[in-house]
Amino acid sequence: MSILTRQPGSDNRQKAAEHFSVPNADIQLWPDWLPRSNSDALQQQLEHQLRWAQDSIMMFGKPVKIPRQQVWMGEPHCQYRYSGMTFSPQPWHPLVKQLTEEISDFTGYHFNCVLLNLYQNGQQHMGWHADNERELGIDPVIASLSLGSTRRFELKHRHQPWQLAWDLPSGSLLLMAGACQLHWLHRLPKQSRITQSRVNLTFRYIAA
Ligand SMILES: O=C(O)CCC(=O)C(=O)O
Ligand SMILES: [Fe+2]
Repeated sequence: MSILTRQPGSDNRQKAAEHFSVPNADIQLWPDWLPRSNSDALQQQLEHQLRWAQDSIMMFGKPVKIPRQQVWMGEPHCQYRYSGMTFSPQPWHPLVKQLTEEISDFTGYHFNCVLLNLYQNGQQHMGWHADNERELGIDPVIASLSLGSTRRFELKHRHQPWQLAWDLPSGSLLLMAGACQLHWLHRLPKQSRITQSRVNLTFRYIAA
């Protein structure tokens, strides 16, 4: 039985989803997919046990450090290329593997790799982007689990003046599906007043 995500007598399958009918995207949010005590414990373990790195990406031909730390993890074939860099996956940490299986099971979408991000405080962030790398295929489905301090998550349409935002609490699960990555960009903006850390896991699928 799962040590972290399923408590005796509770089943996170029963939890209510908030379904957003957003043009050109299919977005679902389970604000309390994990109970708070579990998500906080999980954050502590991942923060302390993983090999986090503040990697660099190429910008205008120069390497620039990303404003957060990350770990790329998954099946051995899951090479991941973005912003001019190629990342080979770290082998599964048992908790991350377990979460991947549970989230695949829960959502009905298969995931085999995970990008983990560690934001030490509200200064650390992620800029506008879409998770549309070629290896993710057409209309990739991305599941995003948030642990730790609540941070704002924003979406903006590429061609319309439409913007959406959610505050993602610890233990929330967000699913981006449909043509979301084709038509929308997303980001995690700076929130300077936040002093506590947050770990986020985005579950993805890369075909062998
Ligand atoms: O930290 C977040 O909530 C966003 C992460 C994200 O967009 C990504 O890993 O691609
Ligand atoms: Fe993303």
